[in-house]
Amino acid sequence: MESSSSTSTEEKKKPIVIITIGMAGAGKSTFVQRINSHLHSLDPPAPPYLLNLDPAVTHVPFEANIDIRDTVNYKEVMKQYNLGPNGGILTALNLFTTKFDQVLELVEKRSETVDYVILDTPGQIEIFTWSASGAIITDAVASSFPTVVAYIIDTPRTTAPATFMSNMLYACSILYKTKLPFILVFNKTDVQPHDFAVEWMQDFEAFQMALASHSGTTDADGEPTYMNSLMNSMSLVLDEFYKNLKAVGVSSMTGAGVKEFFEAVDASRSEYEKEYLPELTRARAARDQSLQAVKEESMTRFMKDLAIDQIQNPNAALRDRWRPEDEEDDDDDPVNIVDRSEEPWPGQYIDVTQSRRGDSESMVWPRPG
Ligand SMILES: Nc1nc2c(ncn2[C@@H]2O[C@H](COP(=O)(O)OP(=O)(O)OP(=O)(O)O)[C@@H](O)[C@H]2O)c(=O)[nH]1
Repeated sequence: MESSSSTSTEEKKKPIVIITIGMAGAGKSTFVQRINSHLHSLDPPAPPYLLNLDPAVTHVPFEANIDIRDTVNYKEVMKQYNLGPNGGILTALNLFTTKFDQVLELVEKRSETVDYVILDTPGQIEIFTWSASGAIITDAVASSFPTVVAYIIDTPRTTAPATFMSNMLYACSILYKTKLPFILVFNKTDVQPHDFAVEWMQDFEAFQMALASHSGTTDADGEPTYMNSLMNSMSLVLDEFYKNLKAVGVSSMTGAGVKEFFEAVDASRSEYEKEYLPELTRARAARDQSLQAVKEESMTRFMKDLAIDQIQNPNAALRDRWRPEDEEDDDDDPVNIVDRSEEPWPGQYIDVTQSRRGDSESMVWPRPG
């Protein structure tokens, strides 16, 4: 693995961003802490840059450089917007995302000294994977840095073929949504080794046999149930999906498999450069082109309307002059995202943080409209 000091003479590679995603309780935070301590234990140590994006977590087992909880108090958000817990978490993430450019700037500032940037996402997986803010954050980091998704799976709870299939379908949907290099991390292998999963992924007949022998897959007449038939067909579809994936078994408890995980991460860098980046460049060029076409069309229409207007109403047209002094300064109030590891610390909090820390002042975030 490459450390920051080994590249002093050549140009330093950009850090690689690891986005950890997984069902509640799969072990995301414990995993992040495990890979964090692995990087600290290297010789020389290569401490990563850590971001906690879960506003509702009560305890984070690692010292995050940027913590969403310093910027948004999700309980206050629930009160102010009259929301339940999930709505509160989602809105907190949305508010934080409006300032994500500041987060990227802080990460950019560290890109000379760190090799890995790690994002821990909210416990409720869909809040990140199926929200606009999750997509914005993912796109923003992936367009600035090599990025890989680490999908954490609770291995002991995935041994039933139906649960395994559901988990794989979910992973598949995230892969096709983000199109980023993707690593399946079978966590908790100290409790349940992940060999069964590897076998099912490599040999769909083995999966079908497991499915057939699992209780509840045949009806009273011994015929396969609807669920069984559905999963049988799905396993054929997923076969293609497995080819695009790397899978590693890890125990965040003991540290087993962490080295293999980083090998998979490092291999993902070239995948990102060869596949994701050209696609991103192509999509950007296409978008710029269509935006330019729309702009040109609007401008032509506007100029035509203006010409007609000037002919119909020459006196008003003479008075209609732009005066820069009438322009209002509509810059948003800055919200300073805090990097906990930067000096001086503490003391750079924004108001919302002060209210989180027990101040009775209420937090006022802009509302739409
Ligand atoms: N035995 C074992 N337990 C683990 C492992 N990784 C995590 N756990 C346990 O699994 C539970 C959930 O771990 P978390 O790290 O809180 O999981 P999470 O995915 O961050 O959970 P959310 O906060 O809901 O997002 C905790 O009790 C951990 O101690 C592991 O590798 N082996």
